[in-house]
Amino acid sequence: MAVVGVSGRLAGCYCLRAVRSSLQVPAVQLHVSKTAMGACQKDFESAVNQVKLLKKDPGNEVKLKLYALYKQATEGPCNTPKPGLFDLINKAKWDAWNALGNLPKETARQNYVDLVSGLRSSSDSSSQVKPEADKKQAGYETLVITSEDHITKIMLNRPAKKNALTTQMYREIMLALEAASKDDSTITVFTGNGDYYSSGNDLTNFTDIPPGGIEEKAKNSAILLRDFVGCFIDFPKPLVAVVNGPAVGISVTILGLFDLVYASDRATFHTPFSHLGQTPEGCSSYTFPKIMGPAKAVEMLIFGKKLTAGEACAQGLVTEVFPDSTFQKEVWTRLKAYSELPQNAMHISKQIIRNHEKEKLHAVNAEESSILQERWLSDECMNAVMDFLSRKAKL
Ligand SMILES: CCCCC/C=C/CC(=O)SCCNC(=O)CCNC(=O)[C@H](O)C(C)(C)COP(=O)(O)OP(=O)(O)OC[C@H]1O[C@@H](n2cnc3c(N)ncnc32)[C@H](O)[C@@H]1OP(=O)(O)O
Repeated sequence: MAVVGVSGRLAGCYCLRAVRSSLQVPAVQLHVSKTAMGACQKDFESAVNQVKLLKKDPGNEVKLKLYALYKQATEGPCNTPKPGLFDLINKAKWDAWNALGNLPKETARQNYVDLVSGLRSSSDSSSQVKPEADKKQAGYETLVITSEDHITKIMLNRPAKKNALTTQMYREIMLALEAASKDDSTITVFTGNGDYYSSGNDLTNFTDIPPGGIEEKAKNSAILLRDFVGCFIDFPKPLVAVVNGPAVGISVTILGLFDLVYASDRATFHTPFSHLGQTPEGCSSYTFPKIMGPAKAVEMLIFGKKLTAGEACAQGLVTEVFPDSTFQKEVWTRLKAYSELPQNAMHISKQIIRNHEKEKLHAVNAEESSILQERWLSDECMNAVMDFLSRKAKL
């Protein structure tokens, strides 16, 4: 919200060049004051110094964030009078600070440190031209993440298991989204490695039972599910799915939270929840009826009708379908062009569109997750999972 307020004014003003030069990082007066106390004081001081050494201008939006977090971390909530309407630069800075409300100083310090750390890694990685293999970000075992042409691509990387989503994968995706929200990319893309986009939840997730038994497992899974879907609800940049092949379960439902869905004509869309004794997630109980109308949503979510890419496009779940033979080329050409559009305008537009729905989406997500927690303990669900594991059943 804070960023929307500030950037909206920045984007709307005609003195952008003046704003830009006034917000040069050193001019933001990043001196550590004695009021910035607490556990991460050292990290904070070091982050303040690192900002001065950034090799790349992080852009106005980020500089305003840095300014606001610095002021909040050192002085607390905004305590100066609002600048006049035509004092555009100081007003943008004041707005940024004021928008942080009562954010505690410690949180502001931590957020500042996190923001700088994200800037450093993206600045380091973009400061030299790297060979293709080196563009891959380290630290992920189940995903391949690359950043190029202002696009961060998150590729599910378990092709031998049809990119079924393990617990580790849910966690890595959340981390990847968090990092992508802070990097200098303009759009973020999801895709799958191999012939599948994703076969949905890895059904062997249900076999790893903790000491607290299946109730604890169901509870932990519901929390993980809620947090996972929450990251998509809150993701601030345009999010694009490049659906390279069949998609099943949660990899389909979550598409309702994406901004663009491009599909190969080989892709299919399948949500066999009733077959698995389960119920919809990913906010699909709300987004699907809105996108395709209640009748078509029921066919998918209750009766498990599998859609072709063409059908999914006709029903509004997919933005556009491409022939598989030219899919990658056409889609990436399109996305590269989109990624050159002004970043702030795109992000603010996304926020405006999403903000109308955010509260509702979080409420739906919480409800779906809690219903699933019970479903996972039902005989219907356990039998379906056992059938799959004993290879009696396949979709
Ligand atoms: C934190 C918890 C959140 C929970 C959120 C809930 C989400 C709900 C859902 O997502 S429901 C959807 C669940 N998915 C499925 O039911 C799909 C099950 N898989 C299949 O039916 C088939 O594998 C297939 C149709 C996707 C593909 O069939 P195909 O014959 O082409 O390939 P294989 O079956 O031989 O698959 C290759 C190997 O991959 C393993 N695998 C595929 N999908 C999954 C999966 N979802 N879970 C676990 N394992 C999967 C498959 O077992 C093969 O492994 P193997 O080579 O070792 O035999």
